[in-house]
Amino acid sequence: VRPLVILPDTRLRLISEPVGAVTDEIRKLAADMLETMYDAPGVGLAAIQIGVPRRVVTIDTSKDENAREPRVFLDPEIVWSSEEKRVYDEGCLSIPEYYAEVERPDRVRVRYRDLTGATQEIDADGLLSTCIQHEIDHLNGVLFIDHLSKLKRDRVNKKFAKAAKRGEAA
Ligand SMILES: O=C(O)C[C@@H](Cc1ccccc1)[C@H](O)SCc1ccccc1
Ligand SMILES: [Zn+2]
Repeated sequence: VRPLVILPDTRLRLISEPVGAVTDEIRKLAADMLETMYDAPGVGLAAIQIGVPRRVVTIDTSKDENAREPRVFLDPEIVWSSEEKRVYDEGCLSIPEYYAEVERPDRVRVRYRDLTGATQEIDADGLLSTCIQHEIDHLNGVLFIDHLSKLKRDRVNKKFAKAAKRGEAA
């Protein structure tokens, strides 16, 4: 399990680098991310959240502990998103214990490569759609609080900056 990068750490604002070839290093990174994600627990994780600025995302929206469905997305990109929007009460493992409603396209089509190097394309809706959009934001240095009003975002940034100065959990 790797330590999580927490706001106001500026690494969260980096643009992560494309993965390119699938190497043992990338497979090890994906394994570390899944282990960290399950331990958190979370339904999604972007590599930057464990301090690695590479375009790798792991997701598992299965509810059942015993029927895990780990997914690994390398260099994911949204190739289509629906006009219809959906509001979801989002959280973020890098912004602990803060939740807010975020509106995003209801459905998206995502192109990515899997760990075998094969290019895949999936249509996502529901929690998977919200989560993959949240994770791809992370790869571009965007946090869910960037979709909120400036007033709300300033409050969150102040809260976490203060907690970081006091050197304690938010
Ligand atoms: O920080 C992350 O990227 C993990 C996120 C993924 C996520 C965000 C918003 C909506 C869905 C997923 C979460 O902290 S994982 C915790 C969680 C679990 C179930 C539903 C929402 C959030
Ligand atoms: Zn997040």
